[in-house]
Amino acid sequence: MTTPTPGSVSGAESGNDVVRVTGLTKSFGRTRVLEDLDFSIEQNTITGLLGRNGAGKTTIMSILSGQEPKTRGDVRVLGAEPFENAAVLARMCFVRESQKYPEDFKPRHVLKTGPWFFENWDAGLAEELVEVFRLPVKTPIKKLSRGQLSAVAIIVGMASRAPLTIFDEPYLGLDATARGLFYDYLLRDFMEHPRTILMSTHLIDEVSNLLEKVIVIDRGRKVLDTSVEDARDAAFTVAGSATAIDDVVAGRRILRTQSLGGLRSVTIEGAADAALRRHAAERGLEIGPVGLQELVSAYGLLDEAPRPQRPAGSRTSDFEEVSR
Ligand SMILES: Nc1ncnc2c1ncn2[C@@H]1O[C@H](COP(=O)(O)OP(=O)(O)OP(=O)(O)O)[C@@H](O)[C@H]1O
Repeated sequence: MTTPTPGSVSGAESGNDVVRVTGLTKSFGRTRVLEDLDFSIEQNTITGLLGRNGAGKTTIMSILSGQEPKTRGDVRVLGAEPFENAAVLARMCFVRESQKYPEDFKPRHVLKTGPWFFENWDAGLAEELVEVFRLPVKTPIKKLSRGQLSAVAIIVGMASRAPLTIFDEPYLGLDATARGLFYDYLLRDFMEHPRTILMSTHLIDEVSNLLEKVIVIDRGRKVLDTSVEDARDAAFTVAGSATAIDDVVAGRRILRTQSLGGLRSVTIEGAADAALRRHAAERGLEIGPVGLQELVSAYGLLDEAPRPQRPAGSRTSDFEEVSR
């Protein structure tokens, strides 16, 4: 997608970074959940924060939004340390479906209080989204369905027009139609009112057209940090006979191997250069691209605990994982 020219958002870090994190480490008691993370997020971009369950995404977002203190490292958000920093927090919006609201609050109360917290609040957009998501604004929040709670969070996140908006898996409980509407509205509104958006998601294929950059976390460590465009060159697949593959990809880092009978498909880190392509063609192998979802999944699977072994002599007719 095209990156809008930086415009209405002010106060970013020098060099156009709205978020800059260096050596971020976080422990809960004796458990280390983030390990020496470095990353930055450029102004007026949409970045995906990806990774498997428990990777550390929510923890990162909580630290960026000042809700959780870091253990070590340097965290700069909109130019300053976010923890207990009212000036920074006033310029960001962190939304998640599990947001707590006062007892007996209804969506209409949330919409009414929006402008108290967000100076760029757009009441017209909020009303439009209420219609789009068919949100019952007079029903107590504690009685809303999970999808309706997500809709409340999405409406707040979008109508806030905050210079930094963080969405933590904003779609939980939303049906496919509602998710599609969310992505469409987000993209349209972002093009009209550029701002910096960070979104964690497991539905990577669904949002890949929206994202410009992805940061992939695995067990608290950064495993990939790339523009979506460059991600196309981050890995490729080679498929064909197992012996030919072993020969052609020797010395390359294999992210993932799948086998079916004598056939094999491997995901290789890096780009397929001309020599490898030639060698693969000579050996009758097929080279293919790796989608973003597949790429993240390949990284997430590294060093995964071994799957249960099949009993000796059993058929291996399914497409199954083998060695890494
Ligand atoms: N308050 C806490 N006390 C102890 N451990 C915690 C706490 N909060 C998070 N953790 C642990 O930190 C790790 C990272 O959790 P986090 O919620 O950041 O992961 P996540 O990537 O957002 O996962 P998911 O995709 O499932 O939402 C997990 O192992 C989790 O159990």
